Amino acid sequence: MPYFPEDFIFGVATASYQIEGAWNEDGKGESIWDRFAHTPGNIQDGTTGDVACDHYHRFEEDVALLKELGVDAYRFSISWPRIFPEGRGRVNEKGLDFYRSLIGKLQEAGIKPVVTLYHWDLPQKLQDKGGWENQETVEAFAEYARFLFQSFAKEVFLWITHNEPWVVSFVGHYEGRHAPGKRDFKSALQVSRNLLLSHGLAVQAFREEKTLGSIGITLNLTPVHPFSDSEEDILAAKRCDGYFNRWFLDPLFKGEFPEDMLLWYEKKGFALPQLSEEEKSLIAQPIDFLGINYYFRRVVGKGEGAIFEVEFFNPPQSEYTDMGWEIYPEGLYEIVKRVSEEYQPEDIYITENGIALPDQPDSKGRINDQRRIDYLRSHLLALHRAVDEGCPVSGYFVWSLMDNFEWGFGLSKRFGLVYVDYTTLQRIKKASFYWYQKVVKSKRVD
Ligand SMILES: CO[C@H](O)c1c[n+]2c([nH]1)[C@H](O)[C@@H](O)[C@H](O)[C@H]2CO
Repeated sequence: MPYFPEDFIFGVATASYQIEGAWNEDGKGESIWDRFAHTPGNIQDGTTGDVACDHYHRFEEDVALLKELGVDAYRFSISWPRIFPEGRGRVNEKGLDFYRSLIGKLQEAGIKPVVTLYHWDLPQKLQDKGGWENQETVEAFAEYARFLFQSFAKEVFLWITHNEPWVVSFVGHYEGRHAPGKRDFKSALQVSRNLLLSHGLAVQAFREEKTLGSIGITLNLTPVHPFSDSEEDILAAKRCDGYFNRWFLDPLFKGEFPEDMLLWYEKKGFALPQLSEEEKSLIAQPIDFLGINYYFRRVVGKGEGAIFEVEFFNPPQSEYTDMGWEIYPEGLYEIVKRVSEEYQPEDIYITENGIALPDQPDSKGRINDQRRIDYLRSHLLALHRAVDEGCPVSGYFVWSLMDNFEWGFGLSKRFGLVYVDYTTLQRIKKASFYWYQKVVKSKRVD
């Protein structure tokens, strides 16, 4: 039976807009996700995060669930507009009090707080001035980060500057499926550059404030496999690896955007202004860990059209989740090995891994989500292999503690170890909750 190290951190993860609700309560400012979800047609099931899991009012009950689960750490995000309703300037004390109370309850329960500074809910007031395309947002983020480092200087175990800058840049500004819903590749490139600069300024502030804990960033990383061993499919896979993975890994760990991608974008008419030497060292300054969110791999071949000239394939022999994502546990081993060898991060945390299933209570009100147990087990065994081979992985967080608002899919996709009945807001522990409880307690995957 594979045992994880005694000091290995097992946790669960959530995000503010997806669980808190209270979208306009106690002085909170509007976020771009409030605006996006309130705009008809953007959310598949027509729901919003206005109430979500009502965690803002039920956080004590939810911390009790975390304590029962026995996790070592809990990853959550802070809602920027709950702290700075206009993005900068005036502080909303009631918003700050909420997080003070949450962190206090976690400490009482012996659970390490892991804070994501930005999990996509930008203050709408900043978006009204250009959002992440605008240098002002970069500066406002650094002020927001520094304020939080000062406010929680000793209580936080891990600080994550950004959750998935790739999604913020390309899903929010090119694909348009996420807030702010732009479809402009040039904007997406500019946003990716500004997110990296804002990350660098936040790390600088963290060091200057001498904040306790560790600081890093979370990237969504996916192994990319060519559909065939033809030269054009291999090149397509390399382009996709650049687009999905190396576009952020290279600047963060090598101080440069990947040359092949810069050339490809320039050929397609999207020249990105060069980073200055000062900007390169700001972005690539040392961080204490890399967070990796892993869910699936991608299989690609040469395709027509679109900027990348690729076609995606779903191997017919594989199993797929409720999101239509392939279940491919080996991909977690592959990406951890590759990142460890090619980028040598100080430390790695798997900050998200999980599966959406059409969970429903049975006649006795129980939820036997055996497929989620199988998914988590297979991915933990793959991760254990990488740890066993010496990769510097110190923790793993299941996405998610509870079912929540799944962005463009609304409330229709369930990732939780705990089921949420959205009519009563009752929490129901699934079979996977009890399975993971044993893993956390024993540090063993069986
Ligand atoms: C494409 O998978 C991404 O890595 C990814 C998956 N997920 C995420 N990123 C986000 O960080 C979460 O907010 C989502 O709720 C979660 C489940 O969809």
